[in-house]
Formats: sequence, C-alpha cells, structure tokens
Amino acid sequence: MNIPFYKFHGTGNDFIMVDNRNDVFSKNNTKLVHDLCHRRFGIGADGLILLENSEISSEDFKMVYYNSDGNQSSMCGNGGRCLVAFAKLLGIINDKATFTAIDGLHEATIDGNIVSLKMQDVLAKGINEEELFLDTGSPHHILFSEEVGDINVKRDGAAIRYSEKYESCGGTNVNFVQQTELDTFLVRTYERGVEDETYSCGTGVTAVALAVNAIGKTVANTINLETPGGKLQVSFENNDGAYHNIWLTGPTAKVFKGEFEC
Ligand SMILES: N[C@H](CCC[C@H](N)C(=O)O)C(=O)O
Repeated sequence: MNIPFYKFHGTGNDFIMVDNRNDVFSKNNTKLVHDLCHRRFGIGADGLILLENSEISSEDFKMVYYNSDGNQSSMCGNGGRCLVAFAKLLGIINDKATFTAIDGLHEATIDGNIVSLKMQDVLAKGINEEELFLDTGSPHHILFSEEVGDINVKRDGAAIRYSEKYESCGGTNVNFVQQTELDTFLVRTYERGVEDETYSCGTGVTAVALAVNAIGKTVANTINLETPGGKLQVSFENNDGAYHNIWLTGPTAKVFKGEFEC
C-alpha cells in the first residue's frame, strides 16, 4: 500500500506527518518508523506523527508521536505545532484547534505559519540551578553554560540521558542554556529517542522558560528562546511555582509531500 505523507518542520525539528484517520498506518511497526526517519536510507526526520480521529467528538483530532528510534514517546511541542498546521492544510480546522496528545488536551491557534500551542500546567516549586529538571509533557534536564556554542551536545547530552539518575524513568532530554538578555536564552538540546542534538525542542524550550523564571534568572513571563533551528517564544502565568496558561509559539513549515510503501 502507498501511504501519502507530508514533511514539516518547526524551527528545524522535523517530522513525517501522516493522516491516519482511516487507520492505514501499522502503528506497532517500530522498524518501519525507524527506517522512514533514517537520514540516509529513509525520508529523514526527528520523528513521525499520526493525525487520528479523537474519541471525543468536541476535539478536532488526536496526536500520536514517535521518536526517530521508532518508539512512541511523550509529548512533542514542535510536533504538536506542526500537526496543527497539517490539520489546517487538510481542511480539518480553521484558525483554532483542540486535540488530545499523550499528555492530555491541548488548545492551539494558527495565524499564517505561526502556531501557538497551549502546554500542560507545570509545578516548578523548589527547583534550584544545581538540579534543574522539569516535565513539560516530556522530561527535561537543564544545565547553564557561558558559551553553549562550545558544548559537544551529543557527547555531553548522552552522558546525562543515559546516567543512573535517569535510568529508572526511561531517560531524559538534556538542554544546554546560555542567557543573552534579561528575557532571552540560547538553547541547544539533546533529544531522547533521537539520541542526538536536534535543531530545537518545543517541550525543551518550554522547560527552560519556566526554569529560568522559577530560579530567578528573569522576572519576565514571556521568554525568547533562540535555538539552532530558529526562534520560539514561551509565555506563562506563575502562581507561586504553579505555572499555567503556558503557550509555546513559533513558526512551522511544510517542506514537501510524498508517499511511502508499506
Ligand atoms: N524526544 C522527546 C519527545 C519529542 C520532544 C521534542 N521534539 C519537542 O518538540 O518537544 C522525548 O522522547 O522525550
């Protein structure tokens, strides 16, 4: 069977998008997803995302996310943003969306190629710079640096991702952060399940934005995150460490359409 796909990226975090409302995709075929995401022998992507019908009629669709290792994984912020753009292209939505992902319900808005995605609430009480870990739909360890450009992200990220500290919980993503202005931070991310640096990570920059506010590096509640793949913005409200009304905003792009056999 030939299955059509679209290739999208959100600030360089790139995905194979499949309209699976007719359940055409073999969802337990880890090898297929891995091979499709392979940068040399496949289409090439950080992940693969299925758009499916939601069991809840008031929702526009459901998101199923796979990392490029072929395994289903936790929430993907950039992938969620790209999925909203994909749903718009398919004519499923107009300028707003409500969908279910593995971490629950998400609202989103789209204006041109800019998608804003509402993230789940996060409790960031009592965190400190020495032990910065937040789960924003995916797990994120955060480290600060004077010069993120000098870091070997693949080597140093993997060391933390595979460390004993995170072994029992399936590992973590790792974000290296450099403050450049009061409300602006450079972020480089090692992604679990890609097992390499990605050009950006939506749940990662969300974790960074909440963390820098929670530990007092900024009092801003709209944070600019600059990643190798582009610029993202995270805005939020904070009630004594309980972060809510968290929105991840940034560009998305459709790169090409194709089809694969399976
Ligand atoms: N690799 C992540 C999921 C994708 C996160 C990232 N692509 C994003 O935009 O949030 C994990 O397995 O925890």
